[in-house]
Amino acid sequence: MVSLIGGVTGNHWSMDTKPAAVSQHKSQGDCWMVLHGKVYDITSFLPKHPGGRSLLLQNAGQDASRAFDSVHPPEILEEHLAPEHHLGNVEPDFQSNKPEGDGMNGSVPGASSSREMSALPSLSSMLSVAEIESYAMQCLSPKAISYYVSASDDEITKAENGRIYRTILLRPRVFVDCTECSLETSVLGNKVGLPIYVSPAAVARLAHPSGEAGIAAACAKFNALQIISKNASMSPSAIVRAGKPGAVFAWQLYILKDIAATEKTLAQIRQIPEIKFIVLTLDAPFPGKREADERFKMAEVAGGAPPQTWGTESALTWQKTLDWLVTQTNLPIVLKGVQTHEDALIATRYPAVKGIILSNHGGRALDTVPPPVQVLLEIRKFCPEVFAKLDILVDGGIKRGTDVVKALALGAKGVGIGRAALYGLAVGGEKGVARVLEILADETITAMKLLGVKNPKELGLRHVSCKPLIMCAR
Ligand SMILES: Cc1cc2nc3c(=O)[nH]c(=O)nc-3n(C[C@H](O)[C@H](O)[C@H](O)COP(=O)(O)O)c2cc1C
Repeated sequence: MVSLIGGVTGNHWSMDTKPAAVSQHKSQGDCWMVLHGKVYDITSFLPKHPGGRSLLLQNAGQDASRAFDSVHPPEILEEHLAPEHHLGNVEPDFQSNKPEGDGMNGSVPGASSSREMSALPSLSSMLSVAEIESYAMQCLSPKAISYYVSASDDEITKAENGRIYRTILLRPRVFVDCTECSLETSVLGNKVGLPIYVSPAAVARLAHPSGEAGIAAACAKFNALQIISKNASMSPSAIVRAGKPGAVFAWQLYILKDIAATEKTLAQIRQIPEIKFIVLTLDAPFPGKREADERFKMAEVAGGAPPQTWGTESALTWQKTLDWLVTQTNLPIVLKGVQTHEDALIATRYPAVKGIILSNHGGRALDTVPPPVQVLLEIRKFCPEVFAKLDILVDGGIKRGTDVVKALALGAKGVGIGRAALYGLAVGGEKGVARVLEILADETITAMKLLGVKNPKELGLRHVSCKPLIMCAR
């Protein structure tokens, strides 16, 4: 990061006030930063930054646009900084560290570079999600690897999410004409081309400069649903623009302690008709203990990173929160991070809630919780009426078409991929994500044909054998 020494112009200085150089304001008690040609006083925001104040102080007194762009959309400034924090604008030649390109192809600190990507074999020669993951490890930065791959504590839940699919066996039927087989289905009444969707995942631009827009463009090719993260590194409107035509979106919400900021964002979402439902994430009221990520941050911030501020509201409750949310949106609500059959049943009592996502955040929240598939089995056993009332989606550990087929056979309407999409993005931007979706779609259709099933809606309990799981759900 280059230190800035130019002058400042803007509304907040009178003509006879000689502005001090931005680079002089870089302490905890007096902190300025240049972002996209504008100078901000971020002193009061330092203790509120979810990534910790040290990361901001590292970039204090400088043009931090590139570092900022790799993790945040520009709109987030308005969400968190009042107009009076904008001190003025820098002279054009002052922006020594502005972002390159149009954001789709420009370089982003920490993202895979085109040089690293060109050293990889062709995407068409990558045959499985696991193979794409291994190539992603070659081209992602250490920062991105520690953030994307990590899970909480001993990563038991993360491992179990994938392992459980290996314990479920399939039951193919013979003499079924499956010449014609389709993956089309619907999620909350929205027609989609695949029963596979991309789960919300923060800061996709760490994987590739095209970020969430690259994911959107890939999803559009398959008419697949993309759930946009509240912590996306691009604005929801920019992501949605990249998906046209034919793309279906949902938007994931974290309710922040700063409720006014949350309401402001929800108002922006109301202006985007392509967003068909709101996904409220509930499994992370506090951050999980992801040691790989913490270790990286300790190395990045000299002297060790202080504990993070977690901006997410931890005082959410069924009635109060859902009563508030329906005043902010007319869209259907989906609750993400449901981890017990009891909560699945309670969700059916709230008319605005039209779906749930059984998820443990890819093992990134509480460790040693059961995989979503086991919760699906609990629901089948203890409150099967939930299936008739809500669309149930699941995510976590999906790497094969047979995993998709098993989750659908157990009652899921759709199956989300989190890391797999990020790894695809790392190895090939939009084309890499499209390759991940293509592999999973082809594998799913192959599995369905071999099972004797013509479309996702035909899949049912009779297609799986999972006695041991049903025992453990008792
Ligand atoms: C790097 C990363 C960032 C994530 N960010 C979010 C997020 O912002 N909001 C959210 O609801 N879930 C988030 N998740 C969880 C995913 O939506 C999803 O539940 C999980 O990745 C599924 O597991 P999988 O990675 O094994 O497919 C994130 C997951 C990862 C790996």
